[in-house]
Formats: sequence, C-alpha cells, structure tokens
Amino acid sequence: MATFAAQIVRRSTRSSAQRARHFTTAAASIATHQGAGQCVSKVSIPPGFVAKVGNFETFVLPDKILGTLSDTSMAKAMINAWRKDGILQLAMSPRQERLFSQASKASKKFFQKTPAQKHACVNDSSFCGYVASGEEITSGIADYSEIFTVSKNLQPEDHRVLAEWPCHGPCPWPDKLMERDIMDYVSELGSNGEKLLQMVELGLDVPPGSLTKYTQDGWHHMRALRFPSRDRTNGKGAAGRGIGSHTDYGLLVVAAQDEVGGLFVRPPGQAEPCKHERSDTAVSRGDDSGWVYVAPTPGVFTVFPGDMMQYVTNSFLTSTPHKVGLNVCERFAFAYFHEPNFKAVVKPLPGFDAGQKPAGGIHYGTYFTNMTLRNYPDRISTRKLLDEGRCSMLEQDELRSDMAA
Ligand SMILES: O=C(O)CCC(=O)C(=O)O
Ligand SMILES: [Fe+2]
Repeated sequence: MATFAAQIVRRSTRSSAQRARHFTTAAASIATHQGAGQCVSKVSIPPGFVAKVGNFETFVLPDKILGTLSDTSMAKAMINAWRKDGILQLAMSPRQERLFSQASKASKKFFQKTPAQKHACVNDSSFCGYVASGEEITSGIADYSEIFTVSKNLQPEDHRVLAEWPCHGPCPWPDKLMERDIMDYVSELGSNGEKLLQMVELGLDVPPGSLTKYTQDGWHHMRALRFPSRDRTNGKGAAGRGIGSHTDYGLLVVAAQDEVGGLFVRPPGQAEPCKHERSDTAVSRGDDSGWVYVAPTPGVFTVFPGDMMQYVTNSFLTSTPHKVGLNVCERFAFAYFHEPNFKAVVKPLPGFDAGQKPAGGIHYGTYFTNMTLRNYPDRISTRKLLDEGRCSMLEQDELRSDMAA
C-alpha cells in the first residue's frame, strides 16, 4: 500500500452517482485540527510512529439486507476487503452522523468533568463507567486512554443483576442526558451491527441466522475514549502509547474517531494465534513493522473483525490487531463492539468447522469476563467478583445457551 494524498469524501458534497453502493476512498494523510482546547495545528501520523497510510474501501449499506445479487456482491467485496486490509470503512447515514455528533459532544462534556466527578462513575457490580488514564493494562503496561465504558444498560431490578451474574450491573451514568445521547448512538450501532452480520452471512455463504442467532440480546458494549496529547500524560505508561497492540473480543468492532488521528491496524497475513489459544489479551509484536495508519476520514465508521469472528470462521476472517498512538493534540474516539449474547456458546460456522480449538465452542460470557479481569486487575468490580467466587457461576446451565433459533 502506498501513501495517498488527502482526499476526503464528505457526505454533504457527494452526488447520488458518487454514492454508489461501494467505492474506494483515499484516506487523508494530513488533517487540520481546530478542536477543543488550545490545540490548533497540522495533525498527521502521531510522532514517532512509522506506518503506511491506509487506502481502505468504503461501503454504503442498503437500508435492508434482502439477499439480492447486489447485496451478495457487496457482501463478498466486504469479506475481501477484510481479508486484504483487515479493516473497511462504512459510510455513516445522515442519522448516524447526527447521533455520532451528539454522542461526541456528550463524551467531551463528560471528560471535562473534575477527576472526583469522573471517579464517582464506577460501581462494584459492572465494568461500566469510568476508567482513568493509566488504569487499563495491555501487555502489562498502562494505557493512556481515558474511558467511559457502556455495556448492557441494565436496570438494578433486572433479574441478572439481582442474581449477581458476573459483569452484570447498572451503568453508573453521571446524568440522564449523557445516558440518552450515548445510548441513542449505541442503539443505532446495534441495528447497524445486525445488518453487518447479515452481510457477513451472505459474503461467507452460510445460512441466514448462522451468526445473528448469537447476537439476540447481544452483550454489545462501547468505549467512549479520550487520549491526552503526548506531552500531557502522567508517566504511568510508555511514552507516546495510547493503547498497546491488541485485538478485541467479539464479532465486529465499529470504531469512529475525530479529526486528530492515532489508530493503526495490522492487516492479515501476519496472523497470530487467537487469544483463546493464548494466555493474555494483548497481541505481541506491537513494535513490528507492517502497521497501517487509519487516517481520520469524516463521515465514516471503520469496521473490523474480532476474536469470535476469527474463531467461527476458522481464521478465514482474522481478528485485526490494532493500537493507538498519542498525537500532538488530544483525541476523542468511540469503539463499539457487536457481540454474542453473554450466555452464548459460540460454535464454528457451517463449512468453517475444521477442528479448530476449543472443540466444544467458546462461552462468550467466560471469555469476556476473563479478559476484563485481566485488563482491570485493580478495579473494585474485579476484586468483588473474585472475593465472592462468582466466576464459578459461569459454569451454570442458566448462564449457557447454544442460542438455537
Ligand atoms: O481509539 C481508537 O480508535 C480505537 C480504540 C480501541 O481500540 C479500543 O477501545 O479497543
Ligand atoms: Fe480495540
């Protein structure tokens, strides 16, 4: 892949002919940042990182996936894009752009609160809420991301919360307004994720429902992220590192970023064993060459497969390693994770069952819980879950399902 000149496709200036159902967009290599705070400068690849600038395909999903020939041809093109680049871009609809902008404002407003106000947004039953910069660990090193995590927005009276299922608790929102603006965006991404999975089913030529049966009442979650500028860190992590090299847990990751830039991906072809075959959450070789910069492109989501997708497809689609570098300005982003139901025991897809391990499938709730405990060893919810020995609940029949239709 070569380095491409700036060529940003803006939805508002796109003609209907240009809005063909899928097309190629050259990514911006340089963006002018005039965001919040004092930072007004030319922003490009974070300093100290060497990478090619990606030129990723952009797709416009149909309103409904009907399984027509044109749906199937787009679906196959999406699969090919993931197999080539590890990532693709999805054009936001006008509604999605509006919800993204609303959620971004809510996220910025939250991160501007005082440390005491932010630290109050934690509870001992869930892993939702605030994660301070330097609190999350990847490969034993602190990440500088500051995070507000939203997982299932459960009510205190939900039977799973009352029964104290691992990771199940209400989200400690600071206020109703943030809850509304973030959850409107998350719900939209939920519908979008279902469409994407229908496309994956078409593209892989597996029966409809082979994937979407797992995501009924899925354990979808999202991280609203703020990265400090590289000169504003607290010295707890490695210089310039926002988040270390890792893959994410579930089926699909749908990310969206502001104009600053910091995300890098590593395309397939340099595959590592899946995390369920390893002992930690992080991907090694974080400093290797072969990284591709995901330059900010207005009006798009970037979408890539997670660990569950790698498992069910026997690595036909691999979980894309990615990392975030700190830039000269602070950066805001969202990472949404479209996931199986917490109870789901996920099995290889028909035609992709080649004896991959573990043979009996992966219980998503256990996988999620283990990864979360490793990432947040000192969180109050980690200590409570371990002290009360509630991880053993994950073995109970009530918390396991094959998600048969
Ligand atoms: O900051 C980004 O663009 C991606 C963040 C990410 O990889 C994550 O939260 O898992
Ligand atoms: Fe990630």
